[in-house]
Amino acid sequence: MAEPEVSDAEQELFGGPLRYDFGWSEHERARLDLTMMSALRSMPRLVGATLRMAWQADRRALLTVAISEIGQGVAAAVGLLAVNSVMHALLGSGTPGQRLHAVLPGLLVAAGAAVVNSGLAGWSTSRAGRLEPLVERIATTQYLAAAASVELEAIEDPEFRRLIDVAQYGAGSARRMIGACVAALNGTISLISTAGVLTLLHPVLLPMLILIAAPRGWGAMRVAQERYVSVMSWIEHVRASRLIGNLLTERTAAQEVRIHAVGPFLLSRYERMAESAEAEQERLASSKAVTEWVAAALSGLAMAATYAAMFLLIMSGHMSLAVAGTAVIAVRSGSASLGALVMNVNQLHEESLYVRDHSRFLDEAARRTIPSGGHSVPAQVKQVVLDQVSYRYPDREAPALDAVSLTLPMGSVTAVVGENGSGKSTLMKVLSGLLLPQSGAVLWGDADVASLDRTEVFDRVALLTQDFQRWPVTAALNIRIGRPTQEAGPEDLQPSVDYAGAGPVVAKLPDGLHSLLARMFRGASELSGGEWQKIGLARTHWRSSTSDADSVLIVDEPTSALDPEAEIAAFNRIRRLAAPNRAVVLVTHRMSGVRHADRVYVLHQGQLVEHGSHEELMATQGRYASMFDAQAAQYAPAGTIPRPGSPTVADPA
Ligand SMILES: Nc1ncnc2c1ncn2[C@@H]1O[C@H](COP(=O)(O)OP(=O)(O)OP(=O)(O)O)[C@@H](O)[C@H]1O
Repeated sequence: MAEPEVSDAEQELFGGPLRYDFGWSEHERARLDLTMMSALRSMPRLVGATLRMAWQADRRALLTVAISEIGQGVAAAVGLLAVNSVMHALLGSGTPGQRLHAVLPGLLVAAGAAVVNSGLAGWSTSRAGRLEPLVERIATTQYLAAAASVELEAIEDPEFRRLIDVAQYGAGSARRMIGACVAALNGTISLISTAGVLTLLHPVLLPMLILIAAPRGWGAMRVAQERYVSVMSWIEHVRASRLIGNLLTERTAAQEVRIHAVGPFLLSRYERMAESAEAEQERLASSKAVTEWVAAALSGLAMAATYAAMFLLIMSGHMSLAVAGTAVIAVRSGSASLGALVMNVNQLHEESLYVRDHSRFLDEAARRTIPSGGHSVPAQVKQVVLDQVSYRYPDREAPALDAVSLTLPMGSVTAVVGENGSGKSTLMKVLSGLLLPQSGAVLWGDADVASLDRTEVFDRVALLTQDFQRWPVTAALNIRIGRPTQEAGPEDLQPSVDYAGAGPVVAKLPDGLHSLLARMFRGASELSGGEWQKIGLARTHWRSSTSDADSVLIVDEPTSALDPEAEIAAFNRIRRLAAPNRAVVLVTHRMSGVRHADRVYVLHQGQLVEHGSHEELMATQGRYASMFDAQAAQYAPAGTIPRPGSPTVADPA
């Protein structure tokens, strides 16, 4: 299989072909396997898996489909036999009147069989139509439930992310497999019945039928295979074009697209990439035409040979004219059934690649699901302790946390500071139970998190991060979603709104707390970054205020988008959240917010290098003091701030 040529536009933009690190490429190994034999070999297993899902969805509908498909096969056979009796009567002896009279019963049976056949086909279609969405729903629900319940470590593992990505196509494929299964079953049954009737008429007719249908089957298989291979090898190219298209329409890129004239530049590259994709489509269409022409020619030859054989049989007295007439009809319908069957098996095979990914994902997700059960978290714990905790990300050499110990007493504010990449966010994930330490322990009172019911641990943690989720729902639900199981009206949420200083934000909204906060929907409102942070703070307050048990509140860079006044107010509010039953942990680069913490821990390359109160740490003149002084210097009176040195690289401007 030839790799698609890299267009000059791709070379210029991406330095070569853009290969997504996504699950589609998982099929690269499978595509060469898309042959007639492998399709047939995997049939029983695939059909079995899909039917099991359909059985789980609605067994009555499934039985109905099976019965009506078998019924159609029987009706088709009866119809053919009736046609045979009509032929015999027409071509038999007697006056024209007698022969017409003799034709009648056969005609009536053939008409009856046709009516029954179409009735059963309609019945089958309606029941299969019910099964399809049910199967898709089951597969989608399985997929979503599995994805939402795995450990965070799995979500952050690139291999698993690839699997999540590719498995999403499984549900749609499972749906389409129902239709393909029904069509394949229909094709098989009508083929069996036609083959049975043909064998009854004359034994030589069955091999002839196979000879007629085989080239068409080969043609269908070859066209499908070529199309599939083309789609798979061009998928990266298509995605690259789509990426450029998205960049041109995205809101975030809109300013540079206009001011830097990126628009016309990208558009011309888009057109050049589209041209090379069109050439591939043209090649595919020509190849399809040739394949179909060869298949039709071979099939025509086989058909001619069949008619010649029938002619010889009639002439030698081994076949009556009536049987020959029926055989012509049977051969035509049989070859159509066989051709369709090959296409359906082929489609089943294509879809099965995705269904297989779906089931591989479910197996892997089950292995990595957060375990349920465990001991209850004690209501009063006095403190949460990290004892010699180490954690290393699976794809990293160096540990993100290296033997870190710290104590978070209830009622206190603890700050964690450190340069970028020092391990602060990882520490918060371990503290909240999202990641389990590879060595050391997180203790709630005396109980190790590893032995506790993780759902209960999560219930005791509240999180306010810089990139907290901005849910595309109403303002009220954006606050209530801090504890979504708790029903609450606007008046219940008001204390949280007031606490966060979000009153003016809500007042500005067209419909108050009932306003929808999602720009992509008509009539919805959008908030600024700072306004969103106030909503986030209200959510945190709501979560904290709905539980009396000892808990931990993790606040990670909460004021990055706030103006100076709002920032001071926010730090004061966060301090107030440290209640007798709550330990607040603050992660921030804003040293002004840190100085009032009861205790400050300094992380450096995954290790705790200093800890103490602000005053103690300033006195030791270590890493903390230099970070604090560097920031304080920014606010020193003019003239005392060191001027930046002259640029080391000559600026041509
Ligand atoms: N999901 C991940 N997979 C692999 N490595 C990670 C992952 N998240 C973080 N790291 C690495 O772990 C180290 C600690 O990262 P972490 O995000 O905890 O630092 P941080 O102190 O929060 O940084 P910042 O101040 O920039 O937010 C870094 O070297 C980072 O590259």
